[in-house]
Amino acid sequence: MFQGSLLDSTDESGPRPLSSARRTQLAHGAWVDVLPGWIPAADALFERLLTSVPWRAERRRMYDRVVDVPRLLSFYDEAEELPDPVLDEAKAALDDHYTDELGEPFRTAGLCLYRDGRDSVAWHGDRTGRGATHDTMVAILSVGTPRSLLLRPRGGGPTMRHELGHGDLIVMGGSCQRTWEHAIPKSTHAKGSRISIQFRPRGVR
Ligand SMILES: O=C(O)CCC(=O)C(=O)O
Ligand SMILES: [Fe+2]
Repeated sequence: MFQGSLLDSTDESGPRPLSSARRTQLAHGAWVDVLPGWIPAADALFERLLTSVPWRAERRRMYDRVVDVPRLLSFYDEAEELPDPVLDEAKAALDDHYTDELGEPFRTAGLCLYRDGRDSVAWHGDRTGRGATHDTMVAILSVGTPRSLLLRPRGGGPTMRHELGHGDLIVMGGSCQRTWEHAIPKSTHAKGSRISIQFRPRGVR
């Protein structure tokens, strides 16, 4: 179980302005925006999501076997109500800041629960739908125990690492889903759980 952090803000005034996000241009037309501590009271949000979201285990075919997906999932399609008002605020703030550049609003929210350091996601790009052929954005809010998000160019090259937790935001943009891959590797250090909320435009998965 995740231990609440004393550093957590008690300020309920909503997400910090996205104008303070820091953009890093990557090779091949990709970029990432990072804003640590974007959401105040992130530990409280973590606790609410942990109990209110209908977390599901999934199994997927891997070659000739069916294996457990090493994390729990819950997907909110565009017509579905998000599980917490703070996520509505977060989505509204993202739309405010990014719609001009993205050309459309964020529509869906995918939630992942990494129960402990043994849960993970393997190298991939979010390449279902438009992400395979066009520039797009995937905005990820992280709460709970920090975990590393790794990014590497699809064609090979050095891996970048971002530690994400406690209300941090990372936005992958430009060609990132088709020219780069990302992963959350297993961790022997992470003792608690992490929840990530991925906001995506329509058709991107
Ligand atoms: O948990 C994360 O931050 C990443 C999850 C992810 O890459 C995905 O669900 O496509
Ligand atoms: Fe992904």
